[in-house]
Amino acid sequence: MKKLAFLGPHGTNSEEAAIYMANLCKEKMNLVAYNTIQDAIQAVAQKDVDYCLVPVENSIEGSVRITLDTLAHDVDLMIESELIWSVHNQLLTKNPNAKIHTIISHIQPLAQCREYLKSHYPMAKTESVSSTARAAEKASCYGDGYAAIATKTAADLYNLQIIDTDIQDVEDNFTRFILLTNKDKVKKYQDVANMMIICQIDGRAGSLYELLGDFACRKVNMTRIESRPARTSLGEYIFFIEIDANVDKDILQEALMQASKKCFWLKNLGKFPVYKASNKLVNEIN
Ligand SMILES: O=C(O)C(=O)C[C@]1(C(=O)O)C=C[C@@H](O)C=C1
Repeated sequence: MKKLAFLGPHGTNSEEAAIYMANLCKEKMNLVAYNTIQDAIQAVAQKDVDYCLVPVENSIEGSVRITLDTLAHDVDLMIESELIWSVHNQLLTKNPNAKIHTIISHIQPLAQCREYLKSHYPMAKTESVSSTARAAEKASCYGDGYAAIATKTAADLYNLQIIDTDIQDVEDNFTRFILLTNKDKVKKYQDVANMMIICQIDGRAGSLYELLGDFACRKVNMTRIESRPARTSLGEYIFFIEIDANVDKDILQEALMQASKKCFWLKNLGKFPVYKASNKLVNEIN
């Protein structure tokens, strides 16, 4: 049976999304929990597992930097598909009658609920841990006065009560998850919606403009660009570029070839379909 890694322990958003993804793949998969996102990605690179499903971007808080940095610097993996997952943050505690003084969660949900926490628990301390389920586990173990922002599943698993639901600052809260695998295993799809590349260019005036021009002049739509430190020197950056891959494949290939000539290096993470958790291809929905 194939193995799919996710950020654990049991009860994370990642696990719920991984269960959904395993069903989408119509394959029986063994889901394996890892302590960090980095460990889950490395498990694929080291071929301990076949896939991992990791968060890459949230609609409120933006990039999951550890995913981007690991993809750029530490591994050479491909994206097989993407899943857009609706995230519902619940406030959980062991004893609803005790005054809450500490709220524990993963940094992403703590940020997704910043305004709520400021207005409802202005005096409470926040503590960030490796995942929402880990936060629930801790809140359960510490008891009175501790709360966790986590999933409904985590409330059941760690014996906590839900004292408030959907506490994120914006009701619609989506996280994009990507399914990563090794180059020799990646499936090729006909219907692709997205493509991701990572590259480094020189710091000359106009070099980014010229690179983007290779896509613009062919009417290839760039949907996202993000820079992160190149880790070579202060002020040197790498770029994560996402492209609407639903275009003529020869035009896309030509744009990529021309763009790659302008880069020190360019990593192509592939073209892939994007699913919404309603189980439909995004290009079919729109
Ligand atoms: O802690 C979890 O439950 C996770 O699955 C991680 C994670 C993240 O890293 O963004 C995943 C989705 C949500 O945005 C919140 C947290």
